[in-house]
Amino acid sequence: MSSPKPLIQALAYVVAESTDVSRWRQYGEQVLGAMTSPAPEGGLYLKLDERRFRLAVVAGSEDRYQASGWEVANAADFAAAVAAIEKAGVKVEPASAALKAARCVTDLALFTDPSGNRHELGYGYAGGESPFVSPLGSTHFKTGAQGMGHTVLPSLNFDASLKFFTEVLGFGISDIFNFQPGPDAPLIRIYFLHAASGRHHSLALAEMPSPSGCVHIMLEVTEKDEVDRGELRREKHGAKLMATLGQHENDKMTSFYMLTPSNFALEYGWGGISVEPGVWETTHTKQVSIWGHDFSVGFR
Ligand SMILES: Cc1ccc(O)c(O)c1CC[C@@H]1C(=O)CC[C@]2(C)C(=O)CC[C@@H]12
Ligand SMILES: [Fe+2]
Repeated sequence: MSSPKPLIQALAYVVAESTDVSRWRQYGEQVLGAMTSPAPEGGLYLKLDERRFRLAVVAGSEDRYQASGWEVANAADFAAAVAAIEKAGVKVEPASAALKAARCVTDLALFTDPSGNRHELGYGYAGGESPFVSPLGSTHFKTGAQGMGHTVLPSLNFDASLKFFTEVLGFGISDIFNFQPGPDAPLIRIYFLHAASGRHHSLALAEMPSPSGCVHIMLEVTEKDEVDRGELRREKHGAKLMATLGQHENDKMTSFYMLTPSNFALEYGWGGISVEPGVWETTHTKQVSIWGHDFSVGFR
């Protein structure tokens, strides 16, 4: 049985670890069209909207994905979520004052999901608001209540991860995709999950390994032309293409995929649909895309 309502509002932010933060500054500004600013301890914030940041880069010894930052609506939901996670037998660690300040939240708790992915759960954004003006001029990101975008996490302990996110945290299942990579290859389950704010998926669980810690994240822009322009900027900048332009079957998103400086992929998209939690009936898509999205360019 699923919880009646998702406890989580949205994916507020993600955290990437980088051995060379200046690469993220260049990539963030010149390819993504994000604003950047220094973050505590030599890190970097990538700003996509009025918030201080939606992507936090931390300086470290590896180029990888570090954590997914989830947002609940208020103190009561925060307490309920922490209690539910602990009741499920997953350890919850309170964040230090320094980490809360770095993430610009009132309260923050840390946990690891059944497949080993790190998560941060917070409420009460406290980082102030200032206008977003893209260094490229034209780019605007679709964020707001629906959060930063989506993240797809390697979930090899698939059944336990699915149970955790749906039954403990109340994510709804928007779409189920049993991906067949080749004629004789075993099926890879990819489940697309929505939070309370109704982005088609804020989280997808993929039954595949991912050495960088994340299969991909997705950022959504408000104009279709911006996807094409993003692809031109990617090429000019020399960021590696992971999948060509295409349109997904399940959420109707038009996008392309490229590699980030932290070795995970980023889907740059437009036009994804929303779902109504509690009303939407789970779909079962049979294909990755309606057109395009040649993943063989990156995953060969
Ligand atoms: C199938 C799909 C629907 C909506 C999305 O936002 C989306 O990212 C996907 C693709 C998921 C998936 C992936 O990210 C890693 C590489 C995968 C497994 C492929 O090779 C095809 C589908 C891809
Ligand atoms: Fe995606």
